[in-house]
Amino acid sequence: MKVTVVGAGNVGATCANVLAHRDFLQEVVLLDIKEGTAEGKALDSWQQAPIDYYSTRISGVTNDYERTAGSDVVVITSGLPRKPGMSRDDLINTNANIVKSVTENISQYSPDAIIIVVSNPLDVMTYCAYLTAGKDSSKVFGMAGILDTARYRAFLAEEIGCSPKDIQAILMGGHGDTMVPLPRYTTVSGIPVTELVAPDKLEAIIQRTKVGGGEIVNLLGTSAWYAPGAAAAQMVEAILKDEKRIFPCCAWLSGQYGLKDIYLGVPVILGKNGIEKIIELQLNQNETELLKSSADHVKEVMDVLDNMKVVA
Ligand SMILES: NC(=O)c1ccc[n+]([C@@H]2O[C@H](COP(=O)([O-])OP(=O)(O)OC[C@H]3O[C@@H](n4cnc5c(N)ncnc54)[C@H](O)[C@@H]3O)[C@@H](O)[C@H]2O)c1
Ligand SMILES: O=C(O)C[C@H](O)C(=O)O
Repeated sequence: MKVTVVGAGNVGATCANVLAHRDFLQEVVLLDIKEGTAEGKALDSWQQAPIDYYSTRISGVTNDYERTAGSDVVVITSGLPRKPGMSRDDLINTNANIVKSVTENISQYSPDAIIIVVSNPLDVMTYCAYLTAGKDSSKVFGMAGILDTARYRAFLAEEIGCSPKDIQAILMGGHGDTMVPLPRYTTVSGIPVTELVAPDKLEAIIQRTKVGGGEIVNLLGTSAWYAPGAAAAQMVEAILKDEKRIFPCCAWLSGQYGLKDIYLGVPVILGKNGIEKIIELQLNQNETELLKSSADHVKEVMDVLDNMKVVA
């Protein structure tokens, strides 16, 4: 099995490195437009193999899409990250053109590949890749929900004083400050989270999760990469091992949750066919309203992309 990661920056290189460590792929190709970057990071990762005991062959190329031919999954991380003071939506002008041209190239050499988009603004860049690739939406989707849910789970584990492994949670909506963490669907080894965390503490954790990306941008001057890279790798693994894992992913909705023609974070089953099912939860009125307002925001940014006419 072969995976290409486009963009050998912070997120892409981390994703490729995590994939190599999982040791279930024959080949990972890292591609970047910047001369030498992908080659250098791939070589460094390959030299880690004898230390960490993996056999996955990881190599890097500068914009040579022929070397990505026949990939089963392609992860798109190419594009600018935001800086302090910016919103993810501010990246649309630059990143739409990058995501479009990358999708055209990977579609030429790996027409059957499943595409996972990571570049921001996530929901709209996934839409951009979908329009460009012209393939079924079950094969083009985005990574954000695993990351956002991981942040929520990490904060909860810290508050409760338990292992993050024991927090199960789901979070929906767009990958922005309107995302919708769902305490009603959050448990700690089967115990409802509301039995372990006081309402004011839970609300503070929800608010911190919504701006979790920005918290890291303010600390680093650029955005996160360890958790995002690992989250994208987890999606690749679920697909190529046909694990049927349930994750929140950015998926194309065609009537689910009363929403259509929009990419939005929802729980899905991931397997060898990509998104094999979108799970429809019975949301209450408040949750439905929050999801609708998140969808309204994503739709506005999708309209910006449509008006830019980047994708004919
Ligand atoms: N979905 C999420 O949850 C999530 C999480 C973290 C970051 N992101 C986004 O992922 C993207 C990458 O973040 P990063 O921190 O890795 O940035 P980075 O600047 O470290 O890396 C981006 C890489 O993309 C490359 N690139 C630019 N144009 C290219 C092209 N046309 N073809 C190939 N490569 C190209 C650059 O040379 C650079 O190496 C950003 O848009 C960021 O906002 C999304
Ligand atoms: O916050 C960002 O801009 C990057 C990413 O979307 C994140 O949530 O870490």
